[in-house]
Parts: sequence; structure tokens; C-alpha cells
Amino acid sequence: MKIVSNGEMREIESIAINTVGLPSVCLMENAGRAVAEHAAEYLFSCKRKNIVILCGKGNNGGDGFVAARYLFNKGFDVKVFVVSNIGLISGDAKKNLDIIINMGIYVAEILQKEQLKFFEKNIKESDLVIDALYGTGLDREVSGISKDAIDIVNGSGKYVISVDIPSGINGDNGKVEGCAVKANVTVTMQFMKKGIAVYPGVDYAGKVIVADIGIPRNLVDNIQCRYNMISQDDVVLPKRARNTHKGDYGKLLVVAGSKNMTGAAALCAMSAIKTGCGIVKLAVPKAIQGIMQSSLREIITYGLDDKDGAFYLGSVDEVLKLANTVDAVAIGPGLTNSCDVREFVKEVILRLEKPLVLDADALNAISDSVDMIIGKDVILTPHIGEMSRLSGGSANEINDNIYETVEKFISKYKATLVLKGSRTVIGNDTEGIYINCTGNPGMATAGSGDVLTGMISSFLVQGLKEVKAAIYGVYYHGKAGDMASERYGEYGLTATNILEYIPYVMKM
Ligand SMILES: NC(=O)C1=CN([C@@H]2O[C@H](COP(=O)(O)OP(=O)(O)OC[C@H]3O[C@@H](n4cnc5c(N)ncnc54)[C@H](O)[C@@H]3O)[C@@H](O)[C@H]2O)[C@@H](O)CC1
Ligand SMILES: Nc1ncnc2c1ncn2[C@@H]1O[C@H](COP(=O)(O)OP(=O)(O)O)[C@@H](O)[C@H]1O
Ligand SMILES: [K+]
Repeated sequence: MKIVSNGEMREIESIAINTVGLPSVCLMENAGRAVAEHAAEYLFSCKRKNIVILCGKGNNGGDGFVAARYLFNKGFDVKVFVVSNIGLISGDAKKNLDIIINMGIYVAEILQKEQLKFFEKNIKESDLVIDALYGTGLDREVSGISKDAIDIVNGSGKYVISVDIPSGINGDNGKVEGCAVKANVTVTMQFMKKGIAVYPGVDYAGKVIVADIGIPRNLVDNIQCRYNMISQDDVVLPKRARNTHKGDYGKLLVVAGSKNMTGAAALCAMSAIKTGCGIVKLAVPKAIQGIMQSSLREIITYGLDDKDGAFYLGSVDEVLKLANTVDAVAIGPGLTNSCDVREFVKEVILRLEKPLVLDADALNAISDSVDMIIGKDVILTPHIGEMSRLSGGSANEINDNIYETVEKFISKYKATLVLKGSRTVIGNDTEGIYINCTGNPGMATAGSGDVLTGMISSFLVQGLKEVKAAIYGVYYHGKAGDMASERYGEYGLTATNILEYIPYVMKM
């Protein structure tokens, strides 16, 4: 599904209006009507009828005026409050404001504190609030009366439907600009918006419904969007040909584990084999090979020369030899973060000429020399903490600037980045940005990332290019976590449970 910025949306609307000739007031009519339909559906479901519509002075407010008309016609009790001197309203919004005033629909301005009291009284008596304050035109922090009105709406506990974007959320990056409406539902126009595809915007948007407002189909189909939401259609698993053998499904080498962290290696290797690749070789420090062999039947394990139960420079040659027998290498889970391991990882990356998936301690190892991956076929899978070591900046700064962080990293290092989180963002400078919305907080559990690394690597050796392998891996990892949480809940969910459900979500 395509995701657009404020500017892209405005450009699309202007082509529809000025080039194709669609009257802008028709787009507003369709937008307002879509909002009214979802509002009516909710009110019919709970047999309620009092609606307060909070409008700004622009076209987002205009959508609100149109919605007011449809809801009034359906017999609901509609009160419209405008956070602007109505004399300042112009264009399509003005047209629709005049119509509802001519129809005798209640319209009041909120310009100063006293009028807020009356607004609050009506909010308290309402059953539904429609937020039509700001949409793609939000261009500064929300303050003053608008802020007070939003605080009243948020404090009311009422069911809220936001028009296009929850007012106060920056449509381009999802940041809260001062304050923002917390909606139950957001009816967004024609395309998903960047600001409600990642947190914190996701938290404020509630359930997002994409409404068709009549933008011509060829425009919708031909728009080249850099940002996309991963949907089921993007991750179809082709039916397997009958006459095939395990060599046709790829060979993977997992380089992982150390004497204190054996589970990460096992989880990564097992998730790779469960995701469908033909052969998984697991190279571990020889100190833990015995443990691996006893617990991993389908995995071919190799105990490599180690130093105090972890890899070191002396392990490199054996890894390179093994790497020559496979299609790709995944390195990192449970390696330990020591000086020896960092030297080992860098030497392997320097001398390896194979597609590489770098995770966990392998990411920590290169955090002071990320340049070394330039020109290599690399997928990196950091969580926010590892990302802050890779790109600098604190975890909070990264969380607040997800898109910027990803764009800067992929344009500098030309790698495929999988920035893991509650909305994992996959980025590749030439292929664009993909946002995943499967998964749940139950997956915030030790080992969950090791399972993901195995899945991405497995898709890689099965023939998917880097970005596709990352998209498939992240999507099905989240799906497995979702199915597992239906059985185990979100508290009790473990990485092993995610592993268990990989085959089920892939066979659906
Ligand atoms: N352009 C069109 O033809 C259509 C636009 N539509 C609606 O129009 C919206 C965009 O409308 P606009 O571009 O008029 O802008 P908005 O209605 O989003 O914002 C209204 C105005 O508020 C002011 N403003 C922005 N941030 C503010 C702040 N923090 N405090 C105080 N004032 C602030 C700006 O001057 C802005 O123009 C979309 O989100 C969508 O809901 C839809 O009806 C589809 C058709
Ligand atoms: N709230 C959440 N919603 C959805 N997915 C989540 C959430 N929290 C974590 N995850 C997913 O769980 C995995 C956690 O990986 P990671 O942090 O590397 O765990 P570990 O390092 O312990 O293996 C990531 O794929 C992440 O996207
Ligand atoms: K809005």
C-alpha cells in the first residue's frame, strides 16, 4: 500500500483538480461523506445521536462541514464548532460552511476561553466527536485555543473520528506538534499518510480507514511512492515445483553463539530451516558445539577454534572456508561483545564475498567502522539501541526521527537496513522504504530478533533479493508472533513460541 507525504498528497490533489479537471469541491464532498458514513455506522451501532464536529479554518475543516451536512440529513443532532473567525474561511470550505448555516445547522466559533466552556459542555453531552481541525496543512505547533480544544476532546473519553490525520500529528513524520487528538478511528483520504504509519502517529490515529475520494485510478496507480506499507499481496509465497530437491532451496551459514549465549544460535538456525531453506550450517565456538549437536537435529553444526568460548581472529579462516559452501552468511546472534569478537567480525566482513546478514553483536562490532560495509551485499537488522550505536544519536532521537534516521543511513552506506521496532522500517536507497504492521508487544522478548535474522537469511538463500528477503522475513515474523500471541498472550510469549508458529503462518 502506497504511503504519501503532505506535499505528495497536495500534488496529487492538484493534478486531479487542475490537470484532470475534477472540481476540488467534489473531492471535499467525497471526503466529508466518507467521514459521515463511518460516524453514522458507529452511532447506529450504539444507538446514539449527538455529534460535535470541531473544525479548523482550512479544507480539513471543510471536510468537517460536509460531514455535518450528511449527518444532519441522516437525522443526527449535529453541532459544529469552528476554531477560527468564520469570516476568515474561504474557498470550498466557505461554500460548505455557508450551506450548513443556510440549512440551520448549529455553528459556533471558539475564539476565546469563555466559548471553550460552552464547547466543553457540548462535548460532555455528545456521543461522538469528529476532529476536523488540521490535516495535511498542519505547519506549526498547535497552541492557544486549538490546544485547549484538543485537550478537552482528549479528556472527554468520547469516541473520536479524525479527518485525514489526527489534528496535531505531523503528516510527514508522525511527531506530535505540541499536542494531538487521540482518535479511535482516522478516515484518511485516498492514501495512507507517512505521519500515521509510524509511532507516535500510529498511537494517535487509532484504526486507520483509507477512503476513496475519487482521485482518478490511473493517477493512483501511476504514483511512484518511495514509502510503502507492506501488505499481504507483497509477500505471496509461490507454490513449490514438485521436481525439486533441498539444494534448490538454498544453503545458509549461521555464525553465532558463545559459551554464555547458546540459545541465540539455536533460535537463528532453527528459524532459518523452518522458513524453508534447504540446508543450514551453524558455526559455533567449539566449546558449545556439543550443546548444539544435542539440541539441533536438522542443523549441521561446526565447532570452530575459539578463545574462552567465543570467536576470535583464529576462527576466521574456518568461517571463510565454510562460507564458500553456502549462498549467504548470517552473523551476530549471541557472539558476545568483546574485543576479540569485534576483531573477528570485522575480519570476516572484510574478506567475505557473500551476501551477509548482520545482527546483534556483529552490529556492535562494526559500530566504529560502519564504512567497511559500503559496496558489500549487506542486510543490517538493528533494534533502536543497536541503531544508536551505528548511526549516533540517542534512542529517543531515533524514535522521534525514524524516517530521517533510515534515509540518512541507507544513502550513506548503500545497504539494506531493517530498523526493528513496534513498526519495523525496511530501507534501501534505490528500492525505497517499507513499513511493517504485523507483530505485537509480546515480541519484545529476548531471542525474538534472533528468530527474525534466521527468517530473513532463509528467504535470502531461497532466492529473494535483499529488500524482498527483509520484507518477507519481517512480515512473516510478525505474523508468527501474532498467531503465537493468540495462543500464549503477550506476556507469556517467548521467541521459541514465535519459532513454533513460522510454518503455520507460511502455509496459510
Ligand atoms: N485540497 C483539496 O482539494 C482537498 C483537501 N482535503 C482536506 O484538506 C486538508 C488540507 O487542508 P488545508 O491545506 O487547507 O490545511 P488544513 O485544513 O490541514 O489546515 C488548516 C490551516 O490551518 C493553519 N494551521 C496549520 N497548522 C496550524 C497550527 N498548528 N495552529 C494554527 N493554525 C494552523 C494553516 O494555515 C492551514 O492552512 C486535508 O487534510 C484534507 O482533510 C480533502 O477534502 C480532499 C480535497
Ligand atoms: N511492540 C512491538 N510490536 C511489534 N513488534 C515488536 C514490538 N516490540 C518488539 N517487536 C519485534 O520483536 C523483535 C525484537 O527484536 P530484538 O530487539 O532484536 O530482540 P532480541 O535482541 O532480544 O532478539 C523485532 O523484530 C521487533 O520488531
Ligand atoms: K484532522
